[in-house]
Amino acid sequence: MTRLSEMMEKQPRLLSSKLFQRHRQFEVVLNRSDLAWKEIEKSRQRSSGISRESETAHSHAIQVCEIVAVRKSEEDDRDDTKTGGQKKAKQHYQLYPHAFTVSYVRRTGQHRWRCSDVTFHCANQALCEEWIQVINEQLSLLASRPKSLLVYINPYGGKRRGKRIYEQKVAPLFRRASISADVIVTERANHARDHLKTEANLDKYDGVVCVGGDGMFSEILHGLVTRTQTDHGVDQNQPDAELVPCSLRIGIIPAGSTDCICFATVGTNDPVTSALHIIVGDSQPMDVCSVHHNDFFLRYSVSLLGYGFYGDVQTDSERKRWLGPARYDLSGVKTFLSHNYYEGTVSFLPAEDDVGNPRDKLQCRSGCHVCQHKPSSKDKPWEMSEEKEKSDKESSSGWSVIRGKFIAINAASMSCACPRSPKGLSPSAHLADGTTDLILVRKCSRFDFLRHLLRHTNKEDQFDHSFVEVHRVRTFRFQPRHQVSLGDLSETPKKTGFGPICSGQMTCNYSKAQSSWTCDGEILPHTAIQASVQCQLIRLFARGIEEQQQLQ
Ligand SMILES: CCCCCCCCCCCCC/C=C/[C@@H](O)[C@H](COP(=O)(O)O)NC(=O)CCCCC
Ligand SMILES: Nc1ncnc2c1ncn2[C@@H]1O[C@H](COP(=O)(O)OP(=O)(O)O)[C@@H](O)[C@H]1O
Ligand SMILES: [Ca+2]
Repeated sequence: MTRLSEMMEKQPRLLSSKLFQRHRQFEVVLNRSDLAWKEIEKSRQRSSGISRESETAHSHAIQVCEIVAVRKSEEDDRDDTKTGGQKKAKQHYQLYPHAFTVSYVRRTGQHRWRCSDVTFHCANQALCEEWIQVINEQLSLLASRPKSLLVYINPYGGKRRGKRIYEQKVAPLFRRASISADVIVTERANHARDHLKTEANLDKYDGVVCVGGDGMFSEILHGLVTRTQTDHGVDQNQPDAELVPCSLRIGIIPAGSTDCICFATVGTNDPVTSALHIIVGDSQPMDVCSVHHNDFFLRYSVSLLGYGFYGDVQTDSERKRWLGPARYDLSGVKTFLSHNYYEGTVSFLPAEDDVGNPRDKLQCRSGCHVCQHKPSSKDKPWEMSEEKEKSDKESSSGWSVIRGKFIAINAASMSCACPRSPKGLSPSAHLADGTTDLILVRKCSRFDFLRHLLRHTNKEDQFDHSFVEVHRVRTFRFQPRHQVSLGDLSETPKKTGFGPICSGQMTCNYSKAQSSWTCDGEILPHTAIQASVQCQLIRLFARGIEEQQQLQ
């Protein structure tokens, strides 16, 4: 085939026809980017006695990249069957019996997407078939769309509705879009992670989908990242190893308790919306924070790495799993009343000014310009050798060191927005800038901490307190003041100086020597950690939160 004919082959064919929706006639045009239809109204100009066609304001357009599928219309797609078969419509369908239906993405507000249908009729079967063929040709040129997916469902996540959500809301959409899916319903914790790590034949798929919460996403993340590093001979135990980005994208169908990763990348926790983002082949790069204890790899985090308050909430809530998502409310109140603080040293390497700062009010949105620039390994001055880092860190190397008593230490690699906290723990954090926002909440009164927590749920600035500081960093370390063995963790109470609120054996009025780190909802086995952000290590089937959209 010559180059010219090859190019001609790839050029999408364009179409323009007069087609009908019920008894209304439309000029329907398919160009390279849009499918548009505009009503043509027959208006009789009485003065001249001639009939002429004029265009009215009834016009619509959808982007080709947001078309889900096109099909020959079935009886069900016809308006006369839906409306009880009005006589006029029936007659009309006898005149124009051939029809095709286009399914497309419609925005319904609050970042939700729905799949809508529009059906066009014509008298000519060949024309109808040509429309279907040409639209399908255009869809087949959209190379980022997945054709084959590997789906893992956690049947016990959230309110235990994962399987039903997938079968009733997601699978029909995948079928409509001609996406094939191999589905695995997990039988134990870490089933999905282990399957991805060693068994799954990943060459067969264009992406991996998890149906569940942040914990389930974390399994997929660990399975895919570990598999990729193993395949490329990269040792994850080396804290400064340059990790290889994963080639497969990950889709999240929210069916968990918090679903923060879905909410912060899509703007809503809605299975249909997420399925449509997968179908249209969206791609959102994401930072991944790798966490080590000495030279031992612990876990990866994409959302919240939290010590103190959120670590304690997570530890306590695990014992109440049977309560479902409500476990977090109960454990949140209990942990708040305990009012523990923890001593330790935080050292961090601040990010450069060009990635903004956590208080700049520049929220990460779809097409975010801060996240467009992915630093290459040449311009990464923060990546020093381990030895040099250690020797330099308290001198003039740029490392900052803070010792103190903290109620919470939170590293948010993205905003961590979720329904409980609609703007998140760090509202201006970015999904793919290679940094994490390190939030230090120092020992303060219960009342002050409550004021800070309440600001996670409203529009006020949660960093505008004397006891809170926030830094945008690329890497940080934490060393607890008291190194205790895991068996001692609930011992050694220490006076905090605040009055008792509860009685009995609870830890109120005292602080334990150490808390635990929660890492995207999983508890880490060590408290002394170092964490480094790996810029854009993975990609999701998402596009970031869209700016307020025009509704259709
Ligand atoms: C007095 C009112 C206080 C209200 C504070 C509410 C603040 C909530 C912020 C939540 C940030 C969540 C960050 C994401 C964490 C998830 O990874 C984790 C696990 O999710 P999942 O696997 O889906 O269960 N969820 C949590 O840690 C929940 C924290 C809730 C704390 C109340
Ligand atoms: N079949 C299973 N049985 C028990 N636990 C599972 C199973 N599949 C996954 N898990 C684990 O369940 C935990 C919670 O899952 P997740 O989907 O995040 O729900 P939630 O948001 O309610 O915490 C995760 O740690 C995951 O590893
Ligand atoms: Ca980030």
